[in-house]
Amino acid sequence: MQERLVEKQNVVFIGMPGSGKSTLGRLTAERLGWEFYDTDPLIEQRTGRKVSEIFHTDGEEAFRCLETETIRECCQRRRVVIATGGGAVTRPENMAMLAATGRLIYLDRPLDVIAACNLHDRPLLAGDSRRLYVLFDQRKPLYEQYANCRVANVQPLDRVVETILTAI
Ligand SMILES: Nc1ncnc2c1ncn2[C@@H]1O[C@H](COP(=O)(O)OP(=O)(O)OP(=O)(O)O)[C@@H](O)[C@H]1O
Ligand SMILES: O=C(O)C1=C[C@@H](O)[C@@H](O)[C@H](O)C1
Ligand SMILES: [Mg+2]
Repeated sequence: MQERLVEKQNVVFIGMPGSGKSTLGRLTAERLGWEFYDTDPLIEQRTGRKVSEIFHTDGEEAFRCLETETIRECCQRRRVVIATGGGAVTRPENMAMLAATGRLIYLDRPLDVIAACNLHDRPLLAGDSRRLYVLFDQRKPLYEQYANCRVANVQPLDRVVETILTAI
């Protein structure tokens, strides 16, 4: 773990909405004693608006631009854990910045489990779990392409954190 983190410095979580990036990102940061940056809440703090409102009022492209700027700021840091939004992988420039300074962990959680959660505050899903499966088909190759390692989020959180700490 030490050698790989010395090379890359940050830990970055990618994965589908609801895959556990925020929850496991925070827990991993606590275990490492590092700061935690979560791009969706950071965008909300910066704009004073909800992500869903930005999508509905300004459109997805405007949100993606805010997301890229937020990722750029996070990537100025070192020895931090970063949770990205589920769609961050759709912009290659995001992934180039994150990969330059971070070890990328793809959190893979079964879609049926994610679909059983509340999806209403996720604008691209709009409460329709079928869209989750369509998005996953589009994004799975991207998550796999960019990840340094894949962690299956299929156990209790404390167990998954241990797996993550071993993987980094
Ligand atoms: N292994 C797990 N066991 C139990 N609950 C889990 C597990 N992983 C995630 N969860 C729960 O699933 C929900 C979604 O997780 P979380 O918000 O961390 O996902 P996310 O990837 O950050 O989603 P988004 O991309 O929408 O921000 C949370 O309520 C979280 O506590
Ligand atoms: O999957 C997506 O494209 C998104 C996921 C969320 O984390 C937010 O970043 C936003 O709702 C877009
Ligand atoms: Mg999150």
